[in-house]
Amino acid sequence: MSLWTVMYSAIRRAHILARKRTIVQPSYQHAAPVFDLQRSCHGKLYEMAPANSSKYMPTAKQVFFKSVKYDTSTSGTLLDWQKQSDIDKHMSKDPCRLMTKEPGKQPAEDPCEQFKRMRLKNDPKQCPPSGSAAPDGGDGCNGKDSGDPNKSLKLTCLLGALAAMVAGGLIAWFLASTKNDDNKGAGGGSDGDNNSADAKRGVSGLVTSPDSSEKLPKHVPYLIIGGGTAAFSAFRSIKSNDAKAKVLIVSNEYHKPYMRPPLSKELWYTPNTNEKTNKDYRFKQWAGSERSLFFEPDEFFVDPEKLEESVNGGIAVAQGFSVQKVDAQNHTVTLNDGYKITYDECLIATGCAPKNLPMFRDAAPSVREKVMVYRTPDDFDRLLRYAAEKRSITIVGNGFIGSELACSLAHYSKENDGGKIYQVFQESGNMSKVLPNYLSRWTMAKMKNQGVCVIPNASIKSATRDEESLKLELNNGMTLLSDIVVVCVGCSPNTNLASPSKLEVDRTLGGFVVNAELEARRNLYVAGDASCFYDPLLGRRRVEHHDHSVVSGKLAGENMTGAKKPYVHQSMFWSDLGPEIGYEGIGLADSSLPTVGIFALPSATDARSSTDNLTVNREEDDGSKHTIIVDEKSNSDVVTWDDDAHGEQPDYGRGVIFYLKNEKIVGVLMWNLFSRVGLARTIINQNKKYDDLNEVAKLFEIHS
Ligand SMILES: Cc1cc2nc3c(=O)[nH]c(=O)nc-3n(C[C@H](O)[C@H](O)[C@H](O)COP(=O)(O)OP(=O)(O)OC[C@H]3O[C@@H](n4cnc5c(N)ncnc54)[C@H](O)[C@@H]3O)c2cc1C
Repeated sequence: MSLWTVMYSAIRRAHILARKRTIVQPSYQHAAPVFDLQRSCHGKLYEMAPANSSKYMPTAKQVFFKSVKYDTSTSGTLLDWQKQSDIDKHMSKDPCRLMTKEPGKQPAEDPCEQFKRMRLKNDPKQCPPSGSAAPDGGDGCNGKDSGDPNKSLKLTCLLGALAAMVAGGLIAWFLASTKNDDNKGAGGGSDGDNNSADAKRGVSGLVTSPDSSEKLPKHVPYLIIGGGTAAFSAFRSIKSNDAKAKVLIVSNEYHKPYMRPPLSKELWYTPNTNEKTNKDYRFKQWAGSERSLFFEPDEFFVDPEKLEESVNGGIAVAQGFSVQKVDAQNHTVTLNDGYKITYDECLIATGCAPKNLPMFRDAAPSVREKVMVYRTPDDFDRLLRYAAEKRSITIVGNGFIGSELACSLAHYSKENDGGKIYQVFQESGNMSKVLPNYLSRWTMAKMKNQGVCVIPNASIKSATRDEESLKLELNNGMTLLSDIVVVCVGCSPNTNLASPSKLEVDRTLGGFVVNAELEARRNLYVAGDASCFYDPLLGRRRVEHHDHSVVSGKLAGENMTGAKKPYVHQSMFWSDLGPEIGYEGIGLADSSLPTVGIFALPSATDARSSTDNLTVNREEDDGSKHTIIVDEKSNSDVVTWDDDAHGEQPDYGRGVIFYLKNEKIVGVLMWNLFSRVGLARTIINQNKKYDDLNEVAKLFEIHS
């Protein structure tokens, strides 16, 4: 295993141990100083009270196993069933509290309306809500005919104004589309027109390194397309098998290789995060130590112009260039400016690019400039600026990045007395593609508890611009005023290269089709998010996770140096949603599969008081089937319950969820349960039917 992989694993492990300690130990405040950061971010729950006050110092048991009761007597949305748990009362105010609809009572005023009113009060230039305001704050508000007799003068003025507006619009369009394409490019997006993106980059002042492709070597033994995690992992692996290897990375980003996970998590929890002073993107790891987002400092890399003559080899990064075509037959890549480089071995590690929604992509420039996607340090900088200015931010999407970011922003906002954080999505709960419905809704309640105003079952019908912000009309009748919208609706593999290079893309999953050795063609490999590989156990797959990019990059690197090994490793993934939720998963964690979730309650007494020991096998509207089991600490019997029938459900504090296909375990999710990935991997690899999943769950020691 390479040094940085070991390092990252150690970091992750430290994080896990720190988290485990914080979560499991009630008296975490006595934890060693190494867990200080853990305390300040994950331990935020406890900051409500002075250090040695017992009044508001809930034990871990109280925090993690307190039952949240949902009122299922009224139907429908989050607003109907989200009632404040005791935890809420102690910890934070409900960010959507004003929207809560008590049975029999009129709903209180929508906070968005309040917000809107405040805005209008503060900004007399804006149109009245019912008026026919021009969305971009133009003449719509004040443009009534004044009855001026000097019509020709007025006409001249009008024409002049019109011409100015058209010219202004064109300039704004040009700038906005430049920004947009930069975003795409920087986000790894090769789905745009690379040539025009490059031309616009030139205009916006981003310079390539080296300044001309002519300065790049004409031939390299190892060439890697893309400068992300898989690329860097491959370099490490090549280097450990071929000590003097000369590796050239061609990246369309303007950064050296870096890791992405802290962008939506740790960076937001690092005190004094300031883009001006933090150009290295240093962040505090959960375990307390500090590091940079970049895998290695600049000095680690060889100047691309000097790679050929470097006696000991090394890695050089050509920044700001994109590869447009690979000629696998002739071992040649062509860059966006037509420059050609030949190689002995080549790896495609182009990752994926965040998707946008058509309604934003096709919107007017004034709207588009208030909409962003999120994948790069530049995106972080931009969002941080908004957050620091206490702006209101709307996240669209309920997946990993959207949910993590919403939590992190809510945390940042709380710490800095910042703006409102909304999360809008069509589904009924957070992370619904991964979490069974009951857990997804539970998680949503926790997110709300952390200060995110979560708006489920909603989509954005229209977005218009007023002077300062975007007015978002939702299909549920709500209106949000937001200073920026962050679209987090998944990403698409960067496969633009495929067609000119005559490489196959998987029609269903996307990504370059590769064999088990990660080869698309001879001497041409694909790793990371962009690869669609054959998993001998679970079939053809494409995985968008850090560990997969590390492991597949490593294997590709080995194979590029002659190993010819198949990819059989089950990679893992993880996510952290604020202080109370962290999980790790492996295999097919797909909520449309039948699941069995086994959760720990701390004692029989707690279980009985909160659940009445009943039922449950659930069948969701989408047809997916989920069994929920509460395993009491006594271990004697297993209790289940029906939350629909009893209007109650327990606190899914900690547990394990098995995902089943043909009755075999194909995926495992460890919920607030860490350091068990190896065990889960072994179970999946056994590829067999288990008669009693409770017995399997016992191996996970969910009570420890
Ligand atoms: C904010 C965020 C948080 C995340 N958190 C987690 C997490 O907690 N856990 C987890 O498991 N995973 C997480 N992920 C996912 C993980 O980071 C990715 O799976 C991983 O980065 C993929 O690595 P990659 O090398 O395949 O692609 P990337 O890291 O995307 O790198 C691909 C590179 O190729 C470049 N490129 C694309 N096309 C071309 C071209 N034609 N020519 C030259 N260069 C090109 C791109 O610009 C990019 O630099 C997160 C992702 C994001 C964005």
